Amino acid sequence: MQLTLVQLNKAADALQKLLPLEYPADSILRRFFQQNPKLGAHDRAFIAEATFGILRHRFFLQQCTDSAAPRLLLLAYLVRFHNIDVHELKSWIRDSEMSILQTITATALESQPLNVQAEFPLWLIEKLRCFMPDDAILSLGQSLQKAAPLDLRVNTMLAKREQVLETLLKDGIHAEVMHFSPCGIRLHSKPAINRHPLFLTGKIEVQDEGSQLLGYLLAPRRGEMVVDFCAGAGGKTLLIGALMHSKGRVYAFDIDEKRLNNLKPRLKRSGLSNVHIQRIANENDLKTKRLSKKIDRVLVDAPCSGLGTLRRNPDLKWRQSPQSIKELQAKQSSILDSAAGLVKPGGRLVYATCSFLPEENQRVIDTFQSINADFDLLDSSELMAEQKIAINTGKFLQLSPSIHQTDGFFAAVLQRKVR
Ligand SMILES: C[S@@+](CC[C@H](N)C(=O)[O-])C[C@H]1O[C@@H](n2cnc3c(N)ncnc32)[C@H](O)[C@@H]1O
Repeated sequence: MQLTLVQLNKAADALQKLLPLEYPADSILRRFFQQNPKLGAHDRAFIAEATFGILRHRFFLQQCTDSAAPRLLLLAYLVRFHNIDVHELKSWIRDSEMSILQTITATALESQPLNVQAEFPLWLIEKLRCFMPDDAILSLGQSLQKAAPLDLRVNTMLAKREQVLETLLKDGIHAEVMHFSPCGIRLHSKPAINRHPLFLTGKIEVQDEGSQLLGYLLAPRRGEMVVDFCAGAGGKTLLIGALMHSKGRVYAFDIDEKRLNNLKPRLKRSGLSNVHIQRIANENDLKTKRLSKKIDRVLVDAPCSGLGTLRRNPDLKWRQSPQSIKELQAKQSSILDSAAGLVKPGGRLVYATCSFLPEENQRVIDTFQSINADFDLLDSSELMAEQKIAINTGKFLQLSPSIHQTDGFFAAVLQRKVR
């Protein structure tokens, strides 16, 4: 499709608003579209693709243009990553811009320093170098520069995966069953799936494959009492409820009313009747204490840096810092401690993040184990094998977009001892 001057100017405006990155990029973009209601679907798609593409390649673009100016970054992105011929832009750009753009296609990525090639800030490279060789950092960084695929979870309460796949294919939506998740389907394109009848009738939900696997690690059974301690908008709550065949009870806790409200319409569509939504003030809320040692399975999908989701949220690189990671770690430990108090003897506790940093993962588990002798660490790979999912990442589940083509989830499984 031919690029228009309106698209170019509007994308530069959007980028100007976005780049201070004081707020999440997707919410700034949503606001920009609300303020520019005359933009058509193609214009919006172009602006979203270009602005997120720039965030994915920002270090490289800044290095090559020696500039942080939104317009120049946009032009450089279009020429280098969007297959736009520099001559196509000729009548809209200045001579000085033209000469910069002419060099950009010739710049070899391999000649750049590691942080530019991997598209990671220096503080993150420093942290990763403590436990990863440079080639692994590079392949992780490069896998996170790609846009994530559109992953679906089939609501097995309402439909079978084969039927859903057949319907999608019949409707011309190219899709395949997932490699690991038994209820997952991966699409090869990004149709407006939230308008599809399968979505509107609750038969499918959008959910990354890695996120789906956490439900299988928790492995809740029919009739059990389960707590999803940080339920948010309920991506995992709904899977948990379906795995329990809507029998027993799932408590969906969160401190964020808005997120829990977003769970409500999804819950309605899902056909589940075993989910109980409860806003809590904080992890020590007395409402949680009445469930002390009564719960069979507890999931802590902890608030985290989200660095494992950079494919979807590339802005997080600039919205996180060594200081925020430190603060998150303290919060994660505190939530895990409180959530553990709900687990009954023999019960299971799954701690998860979508981060690949040991500070948010193994360190939190080490601290927990050093003060909770009452829990054993189970082997995630064995538990996955019990679910007939062949994924072996050792004791901890550690998913990586470069290896598993999922978001970068981490999970540890603990079990309270039976005395
Ligand atoms: C990673 S998100 C959860 C995503 C959700 N489980 C899903 O699958 O869609 C982390 C959640 O933790 C919540 N949270 C933050 N602090 C909390 C606390 N002290 N107790 C419970 N939830 C908390 C946040 O509001 C956020 O919704």
